[in-house]
Amino acid sequence: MQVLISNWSNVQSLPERYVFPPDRRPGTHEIPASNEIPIIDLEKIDGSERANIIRQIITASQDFGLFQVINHGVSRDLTDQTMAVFRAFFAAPAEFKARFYSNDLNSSFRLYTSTLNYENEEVHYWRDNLTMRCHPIEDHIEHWPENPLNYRKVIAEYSIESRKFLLTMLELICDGIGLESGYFDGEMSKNQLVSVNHHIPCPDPSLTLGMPEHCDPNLISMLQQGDVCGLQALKDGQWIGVEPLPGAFVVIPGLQLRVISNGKLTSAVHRVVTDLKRPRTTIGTFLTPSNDILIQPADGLTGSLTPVYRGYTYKEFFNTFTTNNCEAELALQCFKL
Ligand SMILES: O=C(O)CCC(=O)C(=O)O
Ligand SMILES: [Fe+2]
Repeated sequence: MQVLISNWSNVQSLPERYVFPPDRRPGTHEIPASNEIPIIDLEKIDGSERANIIRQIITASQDFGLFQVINHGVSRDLTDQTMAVFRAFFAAPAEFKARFYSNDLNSSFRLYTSTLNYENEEVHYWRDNLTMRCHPIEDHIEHWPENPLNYRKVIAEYSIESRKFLLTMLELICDGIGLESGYFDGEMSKNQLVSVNHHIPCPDPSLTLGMPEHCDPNLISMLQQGDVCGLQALKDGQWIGVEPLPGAFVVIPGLQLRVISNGKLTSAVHRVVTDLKRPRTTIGTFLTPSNDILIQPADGLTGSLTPVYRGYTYKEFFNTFTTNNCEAELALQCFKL
């Protein structure tokens, strides 16, 4: 269990196994948080601004493949409580956390460090992660921790509210790309994961990463960033910092949205850098299709021409994605027509 970085204290220098080769290091060049990333305000979504807001979401999904959302309807009280529960979990004694250590992709609750390939990887990422399945809640909740004492109650509520939020985003996207209402309901968005990253302060952020450069393979992701910078998105070949806006959610259309929209929407390449002084905890929520449903460019897309991807099951996509080292472009290439 000493492998979990959340069990370490007073780390004075970066252990060798976390030092990336020079060409993969983030380096010392400072990347400030940028105000270029679109911010979508949902306050007036049920009124006359709806069409305008949908347009902004589609433009942001085309140009950046990542945006922030404010006035999203999930209460600040709930997002704060959720963050407090996860921080308390990572601060818990090593013996308590040891019960949850697992790298089984199918488990309802698993805690691990770096990646699921920790034993074989050459360099480790500076992060611990807990991933929990949360839909439907009754299938999973008994595998969640009972400590902190309010864990199950708070996280169940957060799972429900974050799912509602993501389904609303999907419905707005659906409308914006010309699909019939409900296209993303049911099997398309059946599975839900909450994935929490925790990074302790890092003695040398220039040499290591909290998460590799990647695209999210799922349908859609949201992220509650907390208040410490670290998330960076690649735009026109440059990394830009995603500012931690108090109370906002970062939304990232996943690779499945790229395929279903026939390439109209994009999914940002992003990575996580570490912080010298402050611990960072972030809460991701992902919706993914069920394993056997057919994913393909949708009929009826606005302005769409010939499909550029063939149909596949999500299971097939996910296998291809992992065998291609989680490299989005390589995986997508296998499905190009
Ligand atoms: O922790 C973050 O800021 C980003 C997390 C992320 O990209 C992911 O979990 O896929
Ligand atoms: Fe991600």
